[in-house]
Amino acid sequence: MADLIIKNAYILTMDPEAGDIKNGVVVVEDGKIKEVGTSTECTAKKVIDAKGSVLMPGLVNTHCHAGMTIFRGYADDMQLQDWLENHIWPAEAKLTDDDIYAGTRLACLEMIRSGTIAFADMYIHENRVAQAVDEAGIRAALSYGMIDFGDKEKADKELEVGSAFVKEWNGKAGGRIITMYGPHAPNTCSRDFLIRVKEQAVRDNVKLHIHVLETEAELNYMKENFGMCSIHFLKGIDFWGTDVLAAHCVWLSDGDIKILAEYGVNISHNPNSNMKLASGICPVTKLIDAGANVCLGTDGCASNNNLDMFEEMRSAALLQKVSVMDPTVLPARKVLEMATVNGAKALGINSGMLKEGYNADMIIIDMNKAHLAPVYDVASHLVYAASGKDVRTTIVAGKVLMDDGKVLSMDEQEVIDIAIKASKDLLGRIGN
Ligand SMILES: C[C@H]1O[C@@H](n2cnc3c(O)ncnc32)[C@H](O)[C@@H]1O
Ligand SMILES: [Zn+2]
Repeated sequence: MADLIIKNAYILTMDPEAGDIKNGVVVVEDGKIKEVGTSTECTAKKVIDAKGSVLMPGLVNTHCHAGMTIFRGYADDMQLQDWLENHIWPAEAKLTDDDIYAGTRLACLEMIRSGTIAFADMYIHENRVAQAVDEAGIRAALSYGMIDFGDKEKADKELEVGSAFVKEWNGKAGGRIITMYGPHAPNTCSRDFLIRVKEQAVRDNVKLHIHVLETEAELNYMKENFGMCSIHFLKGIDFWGTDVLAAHCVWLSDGDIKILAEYGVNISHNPNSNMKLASGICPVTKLIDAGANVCLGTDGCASNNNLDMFEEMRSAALLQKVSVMDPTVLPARKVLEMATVNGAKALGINSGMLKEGYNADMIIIDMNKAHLAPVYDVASHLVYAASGKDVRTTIVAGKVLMDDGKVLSMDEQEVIDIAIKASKDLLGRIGN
């Protein structure tokens, strides 16, 4: 007997060979997709009737600082440098590991509710992030965010913590947790340190997650200090490869785009964070045309201020169209690909498509809503009209984490209450 059958769904498989399937069936066994089609001989322990709904691969958030959910609305409407150096970093210095656990649980809850099945994270006290992910049932690629600011002693310590985290958590939670190395950015990490981190990542056979050219200030800093931009600088130290997830990549020249595509770098586009912090616009269309793997992320909750990947899809499409003044660029299907197939590829997980043998990581979207009627094109509605609030069911590794609007893997009210209490205590410690 199978574990789960979902029937009568409009299935957006994201598998180019299968396409969309009307009145489809998906069969799940041992956390994997066993069958995708229009009928099945199987019986299952649980059957979900998805009539009037869309079944699709869950969304992959490729750049997040989940613990920062505790800072939602804490410091808005500021320049990035001022926001980070004068508000966020001083507040982070007062965070306890319990705060980060509370913030990450809240993030997991929000992501499960809004249809995200996996996220890439870079933050501090990452062992508590891992604990929260393990308990919530979501999937994640976690990294300890490392900064050395050119201090050799700090570099040694940071690498030790990052490395211990990789050793402790890689492949844990039944394989739902994978780890990465997370050097913060080329303008906060020294050249020497970046070389050491890359070498360690290669030795440990894990990927790297880094902020790159988010701001013009970083571009200017790199030019002044190294006579070149971050893309050429990282090329010069053999950093680039298919094992790198580079967040933002806003300030790119045409030559930079060629390098990123040539090395198979995964680029996490974060449109809402980039708009809120007025960082600029990532040249997504040019990157895709050059053959780069571009995926989507929310960034942390202090610069977004939510983790809804549906909003990210809509913003990505709209921002690109207006930036190149061409409404034909980044059509809905392409954006869905970025949020599913491309995101899964960036994290190296076997998700992002509904196909036999893939992880049973999927979501059901209720289409019986005023703002989703009538339906001419399902993909259009998912990108331009839907939001995370329309997700009714979220399944990760075959386990139903949210069933018809009810979150099963966590006590929702408790998670919210504890996060609110942690934020109040934190404010007391910060002295605001
Ligand atoms: C891991 C560290 O990264 C910090 N951070 C969060 N958001 C951003 C951003 O948009 N750019 C650069 N750094 C960011 C976070 O506060 C942690 O200190
Ligand atoms: Zn970030």
